[in-house]
Amino acid sequence: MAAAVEILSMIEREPGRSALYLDIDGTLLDIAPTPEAIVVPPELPNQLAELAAKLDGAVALVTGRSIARVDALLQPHLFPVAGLHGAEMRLPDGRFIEATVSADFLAVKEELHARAESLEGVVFEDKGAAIALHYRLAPYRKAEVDALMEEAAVSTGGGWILQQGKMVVELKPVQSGKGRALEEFMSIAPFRGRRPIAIGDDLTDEGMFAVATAAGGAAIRIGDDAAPTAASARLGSPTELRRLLASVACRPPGNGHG
Ligand SMILES: O=P(O)(O)OC[C@H]1O[C@H](O[C@H]2O[C@H](CO)[C@@H](O)[C@H](O)[C@H]2O)[C@H](O)[C@@H](O)[C@@H]1O
Repeated sequence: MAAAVEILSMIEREPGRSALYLDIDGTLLDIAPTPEAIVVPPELPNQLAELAAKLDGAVALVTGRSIARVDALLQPHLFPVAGLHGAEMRLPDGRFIEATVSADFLAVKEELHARAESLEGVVFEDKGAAIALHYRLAPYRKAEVDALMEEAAVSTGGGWILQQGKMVVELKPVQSGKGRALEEFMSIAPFRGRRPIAIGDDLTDEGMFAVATAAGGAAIRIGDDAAPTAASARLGSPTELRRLLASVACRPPGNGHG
């Protein structure tokens, strides 16, 4: 398995041949008790913008969050984003691929919200065309959350599917997928023809790891868990990743770490 530092130093050496696909929660940002409690280090948005400038714009966020939420977190910058696990996208030229919502899904959402309210400690997150039910504050609720979400997925009639994550179960549009989102970005400028490097921390990121490595790129899984992965390297924490990305952002091209 390659070292994450080696992979990131490839970007330093050849920024014009690299493209970077970054997950947010657990990757760029440390995990927090609830979705709203995350802390964005104040220097991070500008560092990402510097990195994007160095790669001629070939930096995308690929996340379970909505695009609107990503924009609020990384303001004032508007990066290319695949949101809701790839169900919605903002392409580099500003065009949107939107996720549609059916009346049936809205009814499922309303019922799920009401039922989740009776589960103390469970956090309901409404993301528009996707829903997350978090049990981080009440881990003993996992089985109840699983059962509720399985029932909700069936009620959508197949238009939405389950996504397991870190102390969370989500309902996401069936046509979503971070791997597909990567393929979409990789087909257009400035991402086209560049070596894809995908960085994430969770099950939902495995799809983009597989696509990036199959395309001759690399993938880094963040965190010290022992979960099987398609990533080519591991790195301990978001803090370590932010430090490495900051160093890539500020070094002139052609300089390695040595
Ligand atoms: O694809 P990502 O950018 O990693 O987003 C995945 C989900 O992340 C968020 O939930 C996770 O992070 C929360 C804040 O640290 C944490 O409280 C929760 O337990 C984690 O599951 C987010 O709330 C979801 O909408 C994203 O899909």
